[in-house]
Amino acid sequence: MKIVLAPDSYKNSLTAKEVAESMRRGFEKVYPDAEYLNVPMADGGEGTVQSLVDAKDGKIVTETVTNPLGKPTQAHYGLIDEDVAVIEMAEASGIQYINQFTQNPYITTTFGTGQLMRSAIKNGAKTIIIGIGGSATNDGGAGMAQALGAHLLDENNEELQYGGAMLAKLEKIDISEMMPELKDVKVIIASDVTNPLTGPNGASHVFGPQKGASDEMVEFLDDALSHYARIIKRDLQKDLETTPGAGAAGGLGAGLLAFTNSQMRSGVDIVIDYTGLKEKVQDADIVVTGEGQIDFQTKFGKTPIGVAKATKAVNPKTTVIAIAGSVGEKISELYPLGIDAIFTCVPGVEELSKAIQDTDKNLQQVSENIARLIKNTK
Ligand SMILES: O=C(O)[C@H](O)CO
Repeated sequence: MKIVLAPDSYKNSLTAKEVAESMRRGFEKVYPDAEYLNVPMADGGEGTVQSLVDAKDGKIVTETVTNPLGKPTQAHYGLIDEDVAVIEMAEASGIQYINQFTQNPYITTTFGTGQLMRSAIKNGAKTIIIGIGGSATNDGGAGMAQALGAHLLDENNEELQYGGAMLAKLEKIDISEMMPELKDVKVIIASDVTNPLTGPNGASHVFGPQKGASDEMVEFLDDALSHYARIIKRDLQKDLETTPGAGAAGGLGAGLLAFTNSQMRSGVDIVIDYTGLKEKVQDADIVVTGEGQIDFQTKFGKTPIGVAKATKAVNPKTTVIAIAGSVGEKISELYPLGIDAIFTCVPGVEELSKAIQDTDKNLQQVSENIARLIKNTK
């Protein structure tokens, strides 16, 4: 019997590697002699760096970079397979850096994300996987581009200062001094949303308010991003304003597409490829996946669905089980997509903090019970 444990992390509780280990310990009580394979997973969001580093035995690199408010901070990224870097933009430019007193998308910058990319390239990265979303920024990735050496110039040929509002002053883009190594680097973008750069569904209108933009600021920022897109089209010959995902992370999606050799892909598919999940589940009898919360939204590219689809594609007979900390609405929508059964590991009504604290124990318990049921019905 071969059992593959391929969960995502449980937010604020266990890493994906730890979740896989807890599940495995539960199954081992019933099937001590089975062949087990732990494959920590992620979908491009929080935890992607840690999961890929764990899955590939990579290393974490720490850098001092500029946070969205222009202050120094420590941020991490991963290096795997010698020349592949894994970055979560939120590490350097995420919404956790701002609060109700400091939030101001006119000035917040993605400069720190560009510094992480620069460091990764200096460390030999030829491919950068970058998860984008959860940002404090609305600068269209302008800061990221500047950190990589692009010049964004105003009418006096002066470099633009940080922030989304400054884009209104952009007159010219000069990429002649961007890092020369960049042209040999492939950037794979895992975006958390498919919104366009501008308009009613764009970065400023949909995500600006959560970063502190008032109605007036939203309009100004949206116009500024439109202007930025026009200059990009003229100077870099890339037409990105309506591209799906260009509006992710305050337009960092557009910035990456404009300034780097990049493509957008589903985050979980990227992780499936890099972990070789399909080969690993080919001869599996049972695949166990999971995430802190599972509900109908899981079908929009979250880890459990990615794992289920990948498994059924190579072996339709394999049983795919998902275990969640909490199970929400309309999970029946997930069954036709490849998840055979969904369980929650929380034993009863209790405080969230207690459930989080007991995740390891609870996961072992539910995993053991699932294994018992399988053994009994074989
Ligand atoms: O960062 C943001 O703006 C949102 O997470 C959408 O990408």
